[in-house]
Amino acid sequence: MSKAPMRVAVTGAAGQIGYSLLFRIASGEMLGKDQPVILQLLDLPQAQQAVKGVMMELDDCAFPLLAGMVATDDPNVAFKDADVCLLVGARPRTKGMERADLLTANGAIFTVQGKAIAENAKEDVKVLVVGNPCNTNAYIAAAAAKKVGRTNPNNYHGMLRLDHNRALSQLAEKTGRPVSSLSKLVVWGNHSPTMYADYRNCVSNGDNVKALINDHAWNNDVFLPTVGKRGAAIIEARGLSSAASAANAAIDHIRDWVLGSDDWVTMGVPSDGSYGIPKGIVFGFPCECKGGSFKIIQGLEIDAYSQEKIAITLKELTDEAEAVKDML
Ligand SMILES: NC(=O)C1=CN([C@@H]2O[C@H](COP(=O)(O)OP(=O)(O)OC[C@H]3O[C@@H](n4cnc5c(N)ncnc54)[C@H](O)[C@@H]3O)[C@@H](O)[C@H]2O)C=CC1
Ligand SMILES: O=C([O-])CC(=O)C(=O)O
Repeated sequence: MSKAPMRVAVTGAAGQIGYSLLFRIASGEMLGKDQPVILQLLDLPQAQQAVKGVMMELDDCAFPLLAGMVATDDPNVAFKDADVCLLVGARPRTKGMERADLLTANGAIFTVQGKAIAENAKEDVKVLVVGNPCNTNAYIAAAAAKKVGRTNPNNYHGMLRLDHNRALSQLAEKTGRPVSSLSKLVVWGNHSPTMYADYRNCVSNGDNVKALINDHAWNNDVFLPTVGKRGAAIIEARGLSSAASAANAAIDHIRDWVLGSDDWVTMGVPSDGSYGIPKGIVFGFPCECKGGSFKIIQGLEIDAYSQEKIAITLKELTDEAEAVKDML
């Protein structure tokens, strides 16, 4: 007998990330090749016509796993009984803007949507915020959800997986090892240039990657800036912010959370106080996923250099939390 469909709400469905994301969800790449899905698509009233066009294309793919679609501009409808919510809809950054500039412009969206999710979605809903600044938007949504009290605020995540994947690619290129051989990478902190991609524990076929590279100057002056500023480099090159790679990262994050992962994965999750990060701050941590839940990996040694890097990205996040405190 086939499985009951899972309901996946996607906001910003008419946008460029939406266009890369929806077809892959409908083809089973996110929740499994035996898992039917119902797509619940939210966008602004002026984008409804474009959402209809995307739905026509989804129809034209005749995906066997696509069990239904809903288009709406009402968050209460979009999040009704949702198992998974992908909060993509927000204003993207354009040339010359830092992600922090989006804080107030986009923050307001997430108080409304966090509340609507908590009131309408399944109690064990899994929420991933992609719209920037995604850590603090997830923090705002989790705070709004906490007030309602039905859903688990720890299930409101920010997307650090794109940074994780970017770092993996850079390490594969530097070491000449395939991406598939690399494991135990983590990106700590904020999805911003302050993030700290940490390969001290990373291994490739039994070899420690830090020892293989053995180049502190490359780490500090090339690797970290390349990964941290990759979003801006894509905007510079494409004239638009990253979309297909962002959609791919969202699929990776949810797939691993729902179906489990053999390797460490970086997830932006509300801190439980681990590694001295204040409770509630949505921070990139090394996580493992099993049976539909995630756990922060404990006990990693933090050396002085890492401590300094983590403090910088934490400061940015606590400043963002301070800047939005009136929205909570
Ligand atoms: N966390 C990450 O790694 C990444 C995050 N992003 C962020 O993702 C977001 C979306 O990017 P794109 O798809 O390129 O933007 P886009 O401008 O192509 O699409 C955004 C869509 O969101 C819709 N929207 C705006 N406000 C909304 C609301 N209140 N409710 C529902 N829909 C709403 C717009 O009508 C539009 O259709 C941006 O904030 C961008 O900065 C982009 C890349 C990576
Ligand atoms: O840089 C941006 O504005 C889009 C983004 O988050 C990324 O590509 O990492």
